[in-house]
Amino acid sequence: MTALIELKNLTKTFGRKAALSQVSLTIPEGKIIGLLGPNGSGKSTLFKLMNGLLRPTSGEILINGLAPGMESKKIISYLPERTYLNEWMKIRDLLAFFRDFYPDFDEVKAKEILKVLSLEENHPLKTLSKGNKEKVQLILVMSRKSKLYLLDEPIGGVDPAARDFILKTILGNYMEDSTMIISTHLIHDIEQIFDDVILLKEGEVYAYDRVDHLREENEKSIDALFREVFKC
Ligand SMILES: Nc1ncnc2c1ncn2[C@@H]1O[C@H](COP(=O)(O)OP(=O)(O)OP(=O)(O)O)[C@@H](O)[C@H]1O
Repeated sequence: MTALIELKNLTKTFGRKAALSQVSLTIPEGKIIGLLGPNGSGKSTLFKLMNGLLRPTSGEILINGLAPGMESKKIISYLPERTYLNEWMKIRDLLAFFRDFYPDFDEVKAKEILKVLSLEENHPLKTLSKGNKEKVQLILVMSRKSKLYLLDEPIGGVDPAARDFILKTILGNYMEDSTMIISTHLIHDIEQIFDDVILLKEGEVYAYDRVDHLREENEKSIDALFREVFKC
C-alpha cells in the first residue's frame, strides 16, 4: 500500500495548550477514514496542518511525499469547518470560481447534484439555510477529482434524507485510489462508509484501526464505542 499521508511526531501547541501531541500516522491511498473525537480533541487542527493553513510546532507532515504547500494543495480538496467562500456570491458564480480555480473540477457533475437537491444556481449563498449552504459547499468540494479529500464536519446541519443522498453521492464520486478523511459527530449515520477510523483523545491518537476490526474486537458499533471511550 502506498502512503499518501505520513505524520511523524506531529505536535501543535497554542500557547501552553497542546492541541495535538506526538501524532504519528501513516495513511494509505484508497481509504475512507473517519476522524473522530470529542470537541476540542484536535480534529480541525489536524486538517489545517495537513492543508498547510497552520504550521506544526514540531514533527513532520508529508502529503504524497511533500511538505504541505502549493503542490500538495493541488491534490487536496478541503472542506473547512467554516466557509471561506464569499457569501454574497451566487451558486452560479461559485461554480465559475471552482471551474477557474481548480482544473480537476467537474462542473457537469456539480450541476447534476445541485439540481437533484433543488439548489437554484441564481441564489446567493447568503440567502440559503444553514443546511443548504453546507450542501452547496460539499457538492463543490466533492466535484473535484482529487487524490485527497479532507472534510471537516461535512453534514452536521443537513437533514437526514439529504444526508443519505449526500453519502451515496460521496461514495459514487469516490475514486478507488483517492483517500477521504471525514470528521464528524454523526457517527451512527456515517460509520457504514468508513474503512478505518482514527480516534483522537485530547490531541493524541487513541486508536487507528479498521472499522470491522474495532467492531469485532469490542462487539459494538463505532458509535457505541465512541460513547463508551469518551463518556463524560
Ligand atoms: N487558533 C487557536 N488558538 C488557540 N487555541 C486553539 C486554536 N485553534 C484550536 N485551539 C485549541 O486547540 C484544541 C483543539 O481544537 P480543534 O478545533 O482542533 O478541536 P476539534 O476536535 O476540531 O473540536 P470540535 O469537535 O469542537 O470541532 C482546543 O482546545 C482548541 O481550543
